[in-house]
Amino acid sequence: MTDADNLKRQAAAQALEYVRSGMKLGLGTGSTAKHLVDLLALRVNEGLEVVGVPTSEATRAQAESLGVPLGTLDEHPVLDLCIDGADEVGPDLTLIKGGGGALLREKIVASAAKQMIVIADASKKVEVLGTFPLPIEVVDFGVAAIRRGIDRAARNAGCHGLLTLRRRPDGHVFVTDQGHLILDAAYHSITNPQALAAELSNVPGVVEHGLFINLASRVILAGAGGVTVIDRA
Ligand SMILES: O=C[C@H](O)[C@H](O)[C@H](O)COP(=O)(O)O
Repeated sequence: MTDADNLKRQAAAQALEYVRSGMKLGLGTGSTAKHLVDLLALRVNEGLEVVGVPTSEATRAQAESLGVPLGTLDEHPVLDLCIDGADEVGPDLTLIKGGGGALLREKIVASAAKQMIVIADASKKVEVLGTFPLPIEVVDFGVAAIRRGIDRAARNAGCHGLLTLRRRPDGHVFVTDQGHLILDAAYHSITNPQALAAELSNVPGVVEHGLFINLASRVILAGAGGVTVIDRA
């Protein structure tokens, strides 16, 4: 296991301390959440009783293969806890998510949870969001016009930067689990995430964006010096 992977696993292990039998759990997506599902499966095999609601088909497949009991958000519209990774953690536990393309389901699941815990290695903590390109999920219609709408919205919030249509490593256009496209916005510095979130949500054709505001209540960061738990004020 690489050092980074080891840190991700430490953060995931710490988050499991908050999981109790009987809980309905939102299960995040990505390389850090993958550790969580691995460790959760071990606990399930020891007798922990939970129902997981996955935030992506990838997480569903992993959890199913490991024997973690799963349900849908329609069956369990209120979750006790959601545990997920993040691409950046900014001030007030604002987040950028969606590096793996799962932001839409992740935001729906996190919003349905009474509490969201974010797990990450300490390198994800930033003073200002935006070094990581902001994923914006859009419909597959009129993308050129949607891009112009996003550019206008971003300018209104004091941001500007290149929008890149996300592609898979094989060159094909990346399509999300919900059948949409992703534009990655290189804004570099998002000084007012609230304003940008509000602006982007008003652009016709934008399905969701990767700014998670007032959703994470706790962040668990694992670094060389150990594990730090930060609660939202
Ligand atoms: O769409 C993907 C998710 O938002 C991930 O939770 C995020 O990209 C972090 O992934 P990782 O744990 O692999 O850095």
